[in-house]
Amino acid sequence: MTFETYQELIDQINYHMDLYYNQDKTEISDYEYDQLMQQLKAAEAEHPDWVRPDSPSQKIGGTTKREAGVKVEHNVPMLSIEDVFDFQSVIDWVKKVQEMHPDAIFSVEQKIDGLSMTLRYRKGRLELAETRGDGHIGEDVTQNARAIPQVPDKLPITDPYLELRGEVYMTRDRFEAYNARQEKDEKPLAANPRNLAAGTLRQLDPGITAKRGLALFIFNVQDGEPHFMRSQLDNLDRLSAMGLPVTYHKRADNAKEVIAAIEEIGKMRDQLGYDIDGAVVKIDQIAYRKDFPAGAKYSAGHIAYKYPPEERVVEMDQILVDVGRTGKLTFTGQFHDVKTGGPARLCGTSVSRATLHNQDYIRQMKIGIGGHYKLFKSGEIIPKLNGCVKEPKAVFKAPQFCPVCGEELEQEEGTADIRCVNPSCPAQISRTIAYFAGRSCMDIAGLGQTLVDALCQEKITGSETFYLTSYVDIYRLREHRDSLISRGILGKEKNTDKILAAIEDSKSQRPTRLLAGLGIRNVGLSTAAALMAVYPDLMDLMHAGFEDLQGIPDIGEKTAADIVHFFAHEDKRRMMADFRALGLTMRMPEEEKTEALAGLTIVVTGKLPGMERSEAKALIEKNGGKCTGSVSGKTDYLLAGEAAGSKLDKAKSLGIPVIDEEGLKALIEGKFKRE
Ligand SMILES: NC(=O)c1ccc[n+]([C@@H]2O[C@H](COP(=O)([O-])OP(=O)(O)OC[C@H]3O[C@@H](n4cnc5c(N)ncnc54)[C@H](O)[C@@H]3O)[C@@H](O)[C@H]2O)c1
Ligand SMILES: [Zn+2]
Repeated sequence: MTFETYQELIDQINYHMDLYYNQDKTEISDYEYDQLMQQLKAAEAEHPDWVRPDSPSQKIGGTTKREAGVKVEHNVPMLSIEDVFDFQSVIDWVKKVQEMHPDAIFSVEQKIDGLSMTLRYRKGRLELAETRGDGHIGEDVTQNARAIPQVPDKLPITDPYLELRGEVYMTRDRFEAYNARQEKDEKPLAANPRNLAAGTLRQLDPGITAKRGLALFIFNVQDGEPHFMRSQLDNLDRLSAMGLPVTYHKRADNAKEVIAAIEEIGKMRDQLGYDIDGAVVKIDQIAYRKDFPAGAKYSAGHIAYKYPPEERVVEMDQILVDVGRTGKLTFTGQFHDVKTGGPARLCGTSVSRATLHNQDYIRQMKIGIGGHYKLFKSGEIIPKLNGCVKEPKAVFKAPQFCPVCGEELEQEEGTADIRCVNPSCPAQISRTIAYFAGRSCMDIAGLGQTLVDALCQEKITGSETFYLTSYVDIYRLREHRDSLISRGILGKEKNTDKILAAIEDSKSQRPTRLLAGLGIRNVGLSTAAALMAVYPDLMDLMHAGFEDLQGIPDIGEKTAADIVHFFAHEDKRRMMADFRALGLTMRMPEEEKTEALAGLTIVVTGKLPGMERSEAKALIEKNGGKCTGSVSGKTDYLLAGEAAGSKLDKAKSLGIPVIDEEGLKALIEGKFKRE
């Protein structure tokens, strides 16, 4: 590995650490993350002079957030555990320990996949609950901890001081119930129980913690009277006798028993109501642990065995064919778990479907009814098939005719995609309308795919036409209020009025959203923003020529051609005129030019909550500031949104002030003092 690749690896790991520990999110699976860490450690073992104090191999967890509660310094550091990935490493470690201490025994425990919390008890009373943070400073989450039923306020002891450490987690049932509620409310879903548990413990309102439901397993005594500082197994027994929920554990006297216990815990994995990500092996005799240090980041006398990623074998029951928004055929496999007969349980969720992509994939993977396939979750989020283990009698063949409108399908040249090109195919109409009304475009609350489907299928009372045949019809729905209510298509009177009001409200959305909603190929929100920075009025954009469009920064030849092609149609021009006549905002609001940011150089990074990056850049330039692409000593501010990666790290290391969207606005309005 070169020094450059090493540094890139550090950036990559830091990016995932920040997501995981600070934002309670993940983009890659733990397995993939662990492999990056292994690469890093191997490189550092080979080149010890490369290691910087801020390398991920030296850092514990994340940083503390002020929003999640005041910072507290830990009495005993909350460390990580050194990972091992094969049995031989476990055996070697156990033998090394018993060579020095022949009477050493071990506690083999479930490694619960949640987040660590320390509880301080004084005279048996709960005094403080804290998260791990960076291992030395964490967040005070006492109020939220009290909302966890298994955290006792009072213990049946009078010891002057007892400090416990445990894992806060969410059961799979609670997690699924949460996601079902989110789905119903059309809100974002949580990726896995760990992320949701972490987000829940670290937010401010204990009412939310109580409602979502967290649980706890205690796994260590961190500090206390001498009788608590001798044996791990005794401690767990004693805590259990006090009514505390202690983590599942087994005593093991030698390497063979340690491996047997790890295997036993591994077999329990699917049946548990919660996720585990490994087994922890600890020396039982606490006094011996200091003889087996593992570096500043890791607990002495502990190792963690990581199980290989979860995988199930499923049998294909059905292949569902659907037509997407652009007419593209999509294939979804529906299956059951060969072992249990029900949905496959993977990483804490039930899975019975996975996308089959396209014909090429189906052919390569030998997909067909009755075939058996390995299933895993990529990034613990998206279910994916991973190889055929028993071939079906026949590989699935895509239909020749559109399953919705019956027209002959076309094979798209140069790709494996099949499309329905019938412009009036009902499947495409209802999907394009739902996309237009959806969150990333006009954002009309309550008007989801199901209602749009209904409105596309039902004819207006006393008429020959449907409620919805195009985007424009959305804004004419209010003319049919009475017939909608009497037929209950949008619900009763109250809900109908609510949706009609949301439709009216959407008329004042920024025109970039309207443009992105039209479904012009390659024109999403950020392209729309780039276009409207030059053509602030949609009616002008509609008449722009190919040459003009191609001259706009970020607009390629293909996109320019698609735009011209789209607006060349007479019916598209009529639609735009209708939008204007119905009162939709077609012109970008005037933003005054100022000199508020004159002389300042600002770098924009990450995903901003309220605007596209290109809009932020335009705003900065409009106010006399300068935007550059990379952080350096000349940068005055970093405007950072969500998932800001290496630029944020760099700004922090150079001491450059970091602001958010609000900060930028304050700066423009002169409310923010310049440094
Ligand atoms: N997917 C990602 O992007 C990503 C990013 C960062 C970290 N991670 C994952 O996080 C983990 C590493 O981070 P870490 O340092 O937080 O954990 P770790 O693997 O070092 O393990 C230590 C933690 O295990 C927990 N634990 C659960 N049961 C325990 C028991 N019985 N005894 C002792 N401890 C127990 C404790 O909270 C403790 O903090 C890895 O699993 C890694 O894959 C994933
Ligand atoms: Zn069709």
